[in-house]
Amino acid sequence: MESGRASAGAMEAALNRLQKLALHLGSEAGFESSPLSAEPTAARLSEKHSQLRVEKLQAFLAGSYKVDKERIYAFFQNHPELQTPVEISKVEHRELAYKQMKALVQEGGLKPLTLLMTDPAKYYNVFEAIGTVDLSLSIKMGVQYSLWGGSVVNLGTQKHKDKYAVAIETLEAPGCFAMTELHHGSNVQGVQTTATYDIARQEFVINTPNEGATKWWIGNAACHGKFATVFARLKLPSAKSHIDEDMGVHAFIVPIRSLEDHKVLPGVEIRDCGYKVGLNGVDNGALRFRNVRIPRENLLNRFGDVAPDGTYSSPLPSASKRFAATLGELVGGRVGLAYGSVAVLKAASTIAIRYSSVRQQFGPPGEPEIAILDYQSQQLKLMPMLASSYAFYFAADYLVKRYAEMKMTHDEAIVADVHALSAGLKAHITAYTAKSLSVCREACGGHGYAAVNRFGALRNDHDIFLTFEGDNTVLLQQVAADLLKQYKEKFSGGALAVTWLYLRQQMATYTSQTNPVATHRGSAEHLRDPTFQLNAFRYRTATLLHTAALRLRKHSARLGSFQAWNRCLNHLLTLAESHIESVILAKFVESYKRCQDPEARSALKTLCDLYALERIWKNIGSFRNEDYVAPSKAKAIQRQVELLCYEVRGMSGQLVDAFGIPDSMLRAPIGLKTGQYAEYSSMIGW
Ligand SMILES: Cc1cc2nc3c(=O)[nH]c(=O)nc-3n(C[C@H](O)[C@H](O)[C@H](O)COP(=O)(O)OP(=O)(O)OC[C@H]3O[C@@H](n4cnc5c(N)ncnc54)[C@H](O)[C@@H]3O)c2cc1C
Repeated sequence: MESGRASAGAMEAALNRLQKLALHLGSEAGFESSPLSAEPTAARLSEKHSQLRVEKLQAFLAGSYKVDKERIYAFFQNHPELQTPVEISKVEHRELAYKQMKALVQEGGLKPLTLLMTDPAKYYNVFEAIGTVDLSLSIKMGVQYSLWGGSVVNLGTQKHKDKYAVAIETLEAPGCFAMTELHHGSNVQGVQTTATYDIARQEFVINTPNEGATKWWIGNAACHGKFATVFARLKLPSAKSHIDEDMGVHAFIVPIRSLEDHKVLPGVEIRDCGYKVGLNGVDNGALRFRNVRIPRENLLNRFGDVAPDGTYSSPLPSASKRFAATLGELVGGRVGLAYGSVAVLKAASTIAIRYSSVRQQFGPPGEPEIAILDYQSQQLKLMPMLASSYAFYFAADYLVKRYAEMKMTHDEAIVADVHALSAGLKAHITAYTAKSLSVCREACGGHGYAAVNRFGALRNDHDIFLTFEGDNTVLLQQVAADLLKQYKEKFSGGALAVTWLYLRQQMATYTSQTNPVATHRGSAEHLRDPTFQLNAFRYRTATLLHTAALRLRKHSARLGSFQAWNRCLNHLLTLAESHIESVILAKFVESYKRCQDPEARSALKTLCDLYALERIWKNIGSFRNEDYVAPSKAKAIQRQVELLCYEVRGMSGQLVDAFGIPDSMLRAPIGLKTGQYAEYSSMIGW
């Protein structure tokens, strides 16, 4: 009894405190009672963005690359024979992709390799436009220019540029990037192909020592490639032993087909990797080498060289540093995939949103049917996706600019930043886009399933973005490892990479952030304040980082570092995602603040609020577990997400128009600006 009375008293006191807190919060937000009672009316919301002008927003998004993209669109509009049809065989698709690439370069005057070397931001924008034509085309071109071309210019030295750059640009020298093997994909250091130096003839001898060392999935290999950058273990004769010394993985230029008659060269065997789930315009092949001799000059020798007498030299002190530098130079492909994935997301959300605002099903009794986009469920599927498209676009744009800066300066801190940022953004964006493609298909009902409406092809073609240029799960671990390294080494006052700076401040204050007033505040003003949003994202990351470090230390003592890492893997992946979301939000906030046009800025701010609050809502469990958000605040966040979806729905037409994808490129009849049903019917001959 006694204890019952005591707990009743405690309950009453707690209720009193809560009442006081509610009054405080209400008056702070200017409300009489609950924060939710200030719900804006439908009329107020639709009025709010009525002045939004598509061209202003589009100009802000496209920046200085609008003209470059429009040139690509115009080229394909003028060449309808080069558009990829809906139904096409593997053989025809491969030939068409090659023809499209040749036409762009030889007729359209595009110079992708020059752009990659001199103006990477423009290169990625041009490739975004090319991806809207056909993802097979952009990947085929990515293999030729980012991978084959990029490996030659970034891992080679001037003599390689002089010899190959022009031929790569003009497609006289189509080539491959042969890193992956049958037995080794993510673990590049495990590749088995060998390049043994023969001092007498000053040549490297390339061999596939076993079946598992077969180069696999190599783009451009099955049909069109004449050269390959082959990643192989460099073997040098040893003075001390009769066994060659293994100097680790290096890159070599290996001719695979004759320049004259395109026949496969002696010692090289090529097979077709066959029909794939998507991207069938790209000719992926498998390669084996039997005593293929190449001149000493064919070693791409920027980070390690072999003198005629077999002496090894390198500007870098260790094999691990050389390996890191080599892979570091290859991040360009990853940057391109992050950027290209945003483009796919923009196209898919454009189709789904346009169709959803035209499609009508059901309505109030006796009244006209309503657009499916007016259903709250449809808004909750598509509006956060639209907000994410914008969020990712600004983050990927930042990444591209950082990458360009890295290429200009070769600054070590920027190199490290771009490496982790590209890994994180590539993994996060491609995973989100892959899921969204299925959501879009479903949101468009049965008509979303018609191949002509493109979700199927986009989904199949994009799916592998999760795996190539680094498997997403592996990449996120690199982000987590980098965060932990910075946590360990530099929190005591050393310099942090600029993208990481927020963490030091957050780590210092994160334990003091759960004060009872802040955790209960639920007014729209507070929830839509970027300071609250950024603090919440960063608090989560800082907490995850701190606890990951503690757990790793605890488990390492008993299990060793490899097993301890595995024990904490899920935690580490969540940490990496959380950090990347913090970076994305910060870039979104910076971007809308930069926008000069007031209506466009206000629309972007609304999208950013939706992006932030929806992500907090999706992770509400972790905020509740830490008592960062009280139950009443969690409810207010959920309600705010619904309201923001409603608000964004009102301007969603303008928001997708601002992506500036012409109907002739989007092609899906249900995603056209006007006349969707008529165009759709005409596709089946009516
Ligand atoms: C269409 C296509 C085109 C390609 N083009 C090229 C090309 O032109 N040149 C080229 O060299 N390669 C190319 N690749 C190969 C591609 O880069 C590899 O597929 C990729 O690196 C992943 O390697 P993997 O397939 O061996 O997967 P694996 O490394 O075997 O991964 C399989 C699974 O294991 C998991 N896993 C692996 N390691 C870990 C770990 N440490 N922790 C947790 N989970 C882990 C992964 O998350 C994944 O789910 C291409 C592949 C495809 C399908």
